[in-house]
Order: sequence, then structure tokens, then C-alpha cells
Amino acid sequence: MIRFCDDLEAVSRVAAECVAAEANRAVQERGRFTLALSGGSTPARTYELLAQLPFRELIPWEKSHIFWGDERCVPGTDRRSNAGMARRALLDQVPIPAEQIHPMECASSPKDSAREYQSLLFELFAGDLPCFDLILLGLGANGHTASLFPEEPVLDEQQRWVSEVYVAEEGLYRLTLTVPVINQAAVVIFLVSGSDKASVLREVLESTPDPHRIPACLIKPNMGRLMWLVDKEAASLLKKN
Ligand SMILES: O=C(O)[C@H](O)[C@@H](O)[C@H](O)[C@H](O)COP(=O)(O)O
Repeated sequence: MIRFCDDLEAVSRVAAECVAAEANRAVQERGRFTLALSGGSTPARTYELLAQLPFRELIPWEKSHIFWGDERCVPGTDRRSNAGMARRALLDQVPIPAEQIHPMECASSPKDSAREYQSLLFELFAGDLPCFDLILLGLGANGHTASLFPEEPVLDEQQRWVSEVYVAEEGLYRLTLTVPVINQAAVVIFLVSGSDKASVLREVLESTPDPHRIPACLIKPNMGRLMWLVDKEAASLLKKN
């Protein structure tokens, strides 16, 4: 499903509404809400809105668990940290128990850190393939999502739930959820804004490119719902918008 929005503010507001709706549905049905956040710049406004009325009062923070779809292996205080951005924009402003915030940490080697996060998921999802209630994703202009980059071996990973990825142009490692975990989610929402995403969005939505070239094409939830929240600039090359 594609939701066309005027601009990033509208994308962010709809995204916040979806988070609130899925949070209450999950808590009602399963007693808790598991949400994996995206990094990047696009979702920051969504996180800010979730910290403000009405959303801060609509979400059952005390029954929510926050995870990340990916993270750069940098200190949490580093401006590149996805967890750092989410804490500043949202998590430091709402009454979520600290022990229910689960950042991807790279205290040990990237490989060991990936293994440690997988162990955390194993514990919190009772050993089953994690089924997040909601995963928020962004879309890179090169077709990546989370830290699933074009032509990377991680795209074909079917066993591990969390993988380390070396990003040469950043000169650092990242951790990312793998495709099987993302596709197990109940709901996956892409937030896409800006004219720089127009070309790749058209490829993803209106053609069938090689998913190794456009990894976002690998995101096809098994049983769950996939939603695209796109603004006018990002949708400007789509045939139907
Ligand atoms: O950690 C990250 O950077 C994200 O997980 C990454 O996948 C992001 O969603 C895209 O690069 C889009 O980023 P923008 O929202 O900044 O365009």
C-alpha cells in the first residue's frame, strides 16, 4: 500500500499515527509492542511528533520495547548514532522504561556485537524468529534500506538475524537486521521523502530490478503488511500518484 503525502511533515504525521495504532493493537492482542526504528534523517520528525501531544499520550510506553533496524558502530553520543538520534528526538522525552530500550551496541568486535544482539532477540522473542510488531525503514538513493547495501553478501543471509556490515565509504562497521527478520514483521513501513529518492522509488515500485542492486526490493513481508509513506517530491516520477 502506498500513501501519498504532501511533504515530510505529512509523512511524519501519518507515520506517527501508524505507530500509535500498531502500538495499541499489539498491546491489546499480545500485551506488548515491539518497534524497530530506522536511522537516517527522514524519520527524525516522526520521532519528534511521537514525543509530543497527542501521540505521547496515545502510546502505551510502559509496554513498548524499542529496537533498531540497523546502527553504526559508533558511541551512542556520536552524532551518527541512530540510537543517539532517537533518544534525543523521542526516547528521552517519554516514560518508556530504560530496560525496554534495546540499542545495537558494538562494545566488542562487530561480529560478536551482531551475535550479542541476536542473543538479545532470541531471549526477547522466546527463541523464535523475531516477529516485530512494526519496523520503520528508510530508503537510500542507491536502493539500500537498513544497512542492506547493494551487492553485499548480507543480502543473501538466511540464517543469522543480525549481521555486521563494513561500509567502506564511511570507514566503519554497521549492524543490521537481516532480510528474514525484517520480512517476518507484522507491519513494515517505509518513510520516503525528497526528490533525491524519486528515481529509486520508481524502480522499487514500478519495475522489478535485481534486488542485489536495489536491496529495498527484498522487503516483502511474509504474512505482514508493507506500507510506503511517500511525499510528493519522492513520488514525482511515479506513473500513478
Ligand atoms: O542508518 C541509516 O542511515 C538508515 O538505516 C538508512 O537505511 C537510511 O534509512 C537511509 O540511508 C535513508 O536515509 P535518509 O532518511 O537520511 O535519506
